[in-house]
This record gives sequence, C-alpha cells and structure tokens, in this order.
Amino acid sequence: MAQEPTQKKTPAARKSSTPARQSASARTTASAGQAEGVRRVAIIGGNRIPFARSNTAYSQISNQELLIGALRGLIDRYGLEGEQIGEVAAGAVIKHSRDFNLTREAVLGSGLAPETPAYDVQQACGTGLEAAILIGNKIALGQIDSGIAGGTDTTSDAPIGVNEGLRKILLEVNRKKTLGDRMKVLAKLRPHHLVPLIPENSEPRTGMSMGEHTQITAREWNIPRDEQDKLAYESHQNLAKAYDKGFFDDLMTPFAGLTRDNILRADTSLERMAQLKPAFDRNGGTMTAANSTALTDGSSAVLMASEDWAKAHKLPVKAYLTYSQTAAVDYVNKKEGLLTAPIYAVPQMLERAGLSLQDFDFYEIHEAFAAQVLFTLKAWEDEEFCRKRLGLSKALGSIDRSKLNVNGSSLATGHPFAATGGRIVASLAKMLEQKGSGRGLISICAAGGQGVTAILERD
Ligand SMILES: CC(=O)SCCNC(=O)CCNC(=O)[C@H](O)C(C)(C)COP(=O)(O)OP(=O)(O)OC[C@H]1O[C@@H](n2cnc3c(N)ncnc32)[C@H](O)[C@@H]1OP(=O)(O)O
Repeated sequence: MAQEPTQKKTPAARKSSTPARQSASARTTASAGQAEGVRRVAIIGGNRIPFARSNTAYSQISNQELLIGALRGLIDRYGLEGEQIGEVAAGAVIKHSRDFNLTREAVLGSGLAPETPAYDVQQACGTGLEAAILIGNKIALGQIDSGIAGGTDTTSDAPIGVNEGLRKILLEVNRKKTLGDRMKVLAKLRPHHLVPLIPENSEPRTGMSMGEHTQITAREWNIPRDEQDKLAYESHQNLAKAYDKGFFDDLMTPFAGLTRDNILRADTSLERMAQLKPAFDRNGGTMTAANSTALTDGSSAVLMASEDWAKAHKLPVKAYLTYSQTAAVDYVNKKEGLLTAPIYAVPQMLERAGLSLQDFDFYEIHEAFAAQVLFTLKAWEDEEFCRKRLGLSKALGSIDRSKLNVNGSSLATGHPFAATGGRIVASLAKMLEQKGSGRGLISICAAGGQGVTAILERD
C-alpha cells in the first residue's frame, strides 16, 4: 500500500483517548472477567425472510411489510404473540419520509404487545449489527431484559424525491392562503422541475458508488479477478449446501411465495463468471455482477435477552454477544479505502478481548464485494500495514479459510443493506449452538467509511 499511515497511535494511546466508547461499545458482556453489574447478553435465535433480487418477488412490498414478515416468523417461532418486549431496534438504509419510525410501525403490525417500545437505527450496511449491539448493551446494563434487533431494506420500493426547484415551489404554494396567490406560484413551474430525484447508491462526498470505491481499493491491494470469482463461487456453493442440510429451517420463514433466497445460483460456474464484463471500471476492472452483491430486498430479526429472561421463558441460549467495536476511516481527505474500516475495528476489538485473529471457530465477513473480503484478509496478513496503520507489533496473520462464511454470505444470499447484520448474528449463533461451544467473529463494512464488528461466544 502506498498511502501514508493514518493511525499512528499505539493501542495504549487509543485506549486513553476514547474511554467512554470503550466501556460502552467494546465490552457488551463476557463470560470471563465480566464487569460487576454487567449481564451476559444471550442470543435466543433469529428469523429472516428469504432475500429477493430487487424488482422480483418483493417488488410490490414495502419496507414495513418486509420487516413485519421477519418479526412475525420470530414471534411464531418463540411464542411471543402479545408479549411485551423490552425494546425493538431496527432500521432501513433507504426509506420513505413517511417511515419516520418504521420499526415502531412494524411492531404495531407484528403481533407483539403494542406497549413494546421500538425505534429506528441507521448505520448503513452495519445497521442490523449496530441494532444488536445497542440492544445487547441495554440488556447488559439491566435497562431491558429482552429485545429484538433487526433490519429491512428494499431497493424495489425506493423513494423517489422531487427535485429541489419543485420542492421549493410546492412549499411556497402550501404557505399561500388564497387560490390566486397559489396559482401565481404554480405559474413558476417549468418542465425541468418535473425531473425526479432517483436514489443513488453513491457516497455523497465523492459522488462515487461503493463499487467504484471498492474497485480502487481492490486495485491498490492487487486482488485478482479469479480470486474474487472463486470467493463468490464458494459463497453460492456453501449457501446451497446449507439449504440442502436444512440449516435455514429454523432461521427463515417463507414469504410472498419465496422459500429460498432467489439470488442463489447453485449451478453457476467459474467459467461463466469469468465471462462477465467489469461492472465498475471498464478499463481492466475486476469486479463484476457475480463477485459483487446484487441489489436485494429482505428483512431479518434477532431475539436477544438476559439469561434470567431466557430461563423464565424456557428458551435455550444459542450464543452470547460478548464484544463489539465500530471504526471509521477518512476516505475523503486521506483517501483511505471506503470499505476498509473493519480492518481497523477488528484488531481494536481483539486487543480488548485478549484474543488473536486465529482464536475463532467461524469468521463471518460480510461479502459486500468479494474484493472487500479479500483485501481485508490481505491487510491483516501484511506486516508493514499492521505495524504502520494498525499500530501493532506484527501482522494479525492469516485465518483458516475453511472457517470463513461456511454457510454462504451476501454474494449468494444477497444484501438487503440493514437486514444483513441480523442474518449474520442469527446464523452465527446457530453455528455455535450446533458446534456446542466456540467463538465467531463478525465483520461488516458500511457506507460512509465505517465498519461494525462483534464477537459471539458459546461456552
Ligand atoms: C457496505 C456494503 O455492503 S457496500 C455494497 C452495497 N451494494 C451495492 O453497492 C450493490 C452493488 N451491485 C450492483 O450495483 C449491481 O448488482 C451490479 C452493477 C454489480 C450488477 O448489476 P446488473 O448488471 O444489473 O446485474 P445482473 O443481475 O443483470 O447481472 C449481469 C449479468 O451477470 C450474470 N451474473 C450475475 N451473477 C452471476 C453469477 N453468480 N454467475 C454467473 N453469472 C452471473 C447475470 O446472469 C447477467 O448476465 P446476462 O447479462 O447474460 O443476463
């Protein structure tokens, strides 16, 4: 990497400069060395609806209905009909202005007790995981005993805004009291005012899409096309196998005629993938429709609780949320890679947990793009980068790739932005339950140069 170091602080210096964040976000709760008065945060289980390629099965369905779909399945699975839950935190990355508190509206339509408080969270693609961390911290501190974290997104039903000129005219019309005055304002209307504002998948400060940003970082890290295609291919194979062995039977409820993610291509081949044209840079770009996530509609929800609440409800605990960490990079002035923040968040979290990168049974690295996963792993293997940029004494090292995204990830499931965190938390908790004990790492990159990471454990 040619860029200048941006994080020169030693881990100790970092620690003293952000005391409040450490206590609140780093240690949600833990089995060992647990702070007094901090409770363990149990993951009871999750539910999602099958994810759908945009403009397919859910094209006529709103975000609110999608979120209700995930909540309904969770309510049925865990006997929560009419139950008052401590809090529900969820969100959508793209929502209509009418959905000012989308989560509350979804709760009112879900079958949970109407006295259940609910609110929206927004942390781009990290929304679902951030919601789980929020709920987890409140459970850990004894502020609530149970909670649901979730997320939903639909790019099929994306809001279309009126352009600035028309908006100003309409507001002015609204302020006028007489018909005559209103007509005078309306007379200012010109054809160009009718051009709509279509939502864009681009960063407001650069005007570049996430794919364009990521293609630049992929090039800086020399991530070959065939490695990206292979990762995408394996994601599809792993997801197909997970369906075949019934992994999703108690993690998913059919919705609007779908019983499986319809982005999954169990029959794709590396040869077919190799033929695809670059999607974000025609001049030698390595990222394509196959090794990038497709635009997706879907939702997810995860039930979390204190151990006492779980016991009282006779609900077994699948895993515990023990650590979390968010980080951000300066992709505007320092030109750091837009989706590189998890590269920083993970070592900070590991340091606090007293763990190494190799101390995990499962790695769930959200596949925003295959290249993002690959440059994240490459950065952790790069001694110079780890010393200069992460303030470490040596490289974090490699992971055992057979433990990575073993039941498929976003390239195969799709990525309805805010729903991805809930999908991953629920799947990982189940993987730990199936294994009997162990530890899993979650890493999610997000727009705005941010990253949200967490650790789940089962003892
Ligand atoms: C923090 C974050 O998470 S950032 C990530 C946020 N998400 C994004 O930015 C979304 C990025 N993705 C996109 O913008 C779009 O999906 C794009 C631009 C990559 C591709 O869009 P499209 O060109 O509309 O994709 P489309 O589905 O039509 O696929 C194009 C071709 O690839 C083929 N294809 C797609 N996936 C595969 C696959 N796995 N195997 C084989 N062929 C495939 C399709 O069949 C299609 O072929 P055709 O042209 O012969 O019909």
